Amino acid sequence: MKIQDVQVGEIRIPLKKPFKTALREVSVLENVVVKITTDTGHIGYGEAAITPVITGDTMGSIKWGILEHLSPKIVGQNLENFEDLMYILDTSLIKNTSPKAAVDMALYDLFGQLHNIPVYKLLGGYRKNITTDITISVNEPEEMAQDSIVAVEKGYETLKIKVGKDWKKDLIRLQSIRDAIGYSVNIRVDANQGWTPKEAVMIIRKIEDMGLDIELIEQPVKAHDFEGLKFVTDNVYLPIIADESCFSPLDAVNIIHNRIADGVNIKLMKTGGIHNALKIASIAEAHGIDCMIGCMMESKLGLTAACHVAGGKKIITRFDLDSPNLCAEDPIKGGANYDEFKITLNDKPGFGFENIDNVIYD
Ligand SMILES: C[C@H](N)C(=O)N[C@H](CCC(=O)O)C(=O)O
Ligand SMILES: [Mg+2]
Repeated sequence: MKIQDVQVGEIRIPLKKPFKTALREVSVLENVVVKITTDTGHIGYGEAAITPVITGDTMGSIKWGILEHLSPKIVGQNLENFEDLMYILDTSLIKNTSPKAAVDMALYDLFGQLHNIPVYKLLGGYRKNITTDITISVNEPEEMAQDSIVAVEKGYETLKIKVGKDWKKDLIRLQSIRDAIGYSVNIRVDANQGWTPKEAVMIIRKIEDMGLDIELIEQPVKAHDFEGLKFVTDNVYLPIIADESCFSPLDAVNIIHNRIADGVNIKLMKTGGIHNALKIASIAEAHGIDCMIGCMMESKLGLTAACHVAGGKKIITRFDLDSPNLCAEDPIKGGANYDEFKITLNDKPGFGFENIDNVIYD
């Protein structure tokens, strides 16, 4: 099975409501889709999310990276030499994790088809049912409390609450949500780099003292501030999870080994795809700590790949794989089945996509 052609296109999906974090606000998902065709007529699909405030990757840089730097190196290569392909991908372009992730996904999709096996089984086949949380955007406390009630009514057992805009209001936000939904639902908090290290320690200690029963705090401080992140981790009881601070397997070694955070959130858009995501899972496993897997604002295309990683690995125990549920439409036929918080992987070869509508290829 030889790679014959690499195409890129754009996917555009309106969101149910604007997605708001301490870093950005977006109301339409606009991402890049990659379609790789082989000489045997097989097709592999991947997606790159446009999240410049986190990855630095833009629509233009993603397309250029794929078409000008990755495609020329992989066209003509044989899927049988999968390990070689992964090395080519890793070494053809530094950084640019989103375009690499899209190509890596499409290659895994094809590798599964080559061996007639779903990708999650290739990766270990630990589970085919996954329960995701849902994200509550940062808004006024009353609106967040209302959004939380709606999510709980839909059956979500874990909410991921976005904060990091104004620390005094963040405490009111969390208290309002707890008052609205009670204590039977799990709450995790994501500050998306919104606090200084000292602020973070003060706020998290208040959260602890208020008895808000929070599971963990994701990325309290700036992505580059490893010392600040460690300061927070060392000075609070709640688990601190590195998200924007952890892109590569080497980041994971540094963060986990030096206890800069208590855990890491793996995202394919940060690792450059499945190949490096698996290394991070193994690093965590070697240190005896569980991992979280998350996503950017991706359609069900990219999320199917993340779900297969989640399905393959026992060490991944926390799932923030909710972006398809934040979209107003699902143009992806086949792939993982999303029924709100319940995600089920299908057992078709690769990722099991049938048809990707709404993509205009360049
Ligand atoms: C969508 C997911 N639940 C999420 O919250 N991801 C964010 C970043 C996504 C973005 O800005 O596109 C995160 O975990 O920080
Ligand atoms: Mg996060």
